[in-house]
Amino acid sequence: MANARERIETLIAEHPVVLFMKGTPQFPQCGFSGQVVQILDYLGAPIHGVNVLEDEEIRQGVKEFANWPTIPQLYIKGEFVGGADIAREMFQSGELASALADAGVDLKSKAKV
Ligand SMILES: N[C@@H](CCC(=O)N[C@@H](CS)C(=O)NCC(=O)O)C(=O)O
Ligand code: FES
Repeated sequence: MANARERIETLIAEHPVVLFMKGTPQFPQCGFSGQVVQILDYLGAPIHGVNVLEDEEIRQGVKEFANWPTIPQLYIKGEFVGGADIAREMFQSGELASALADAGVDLKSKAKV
């Protein structure tokens, strides 16, 4: 998994918000992935989606990398946040908005009104 690890490290270093997901932000192909996209869209966060359905090496690699068995997987500024349940809980408590703001993620004005 050395190659997968390097690719994952590069992705999470280069993009402030990375969502390893099934499908794309425009066309999620699983409800769990779709939920996280909806939350991030609502908050106005830019999403770099990585479609694991098109990349088996990444699909398995991210599970090993974060020691987390499922997709979706959300990273903010290179830090693993969690999957759909955690994203939803953090959204509801306001922690996700804070985490994005603290990380300096450029949120669209929609999220601030
Ligand atoms: N409770 C999980 C739901 C995600 C989940 O169960 N994902 C499954 C079905 S999409 C998964 O990734 N299975 C392994 C795989 O498809 O590689 C979360 O909070 O993210
Ligand atoms: S693809 Fe079936 S639950 Fe995600």
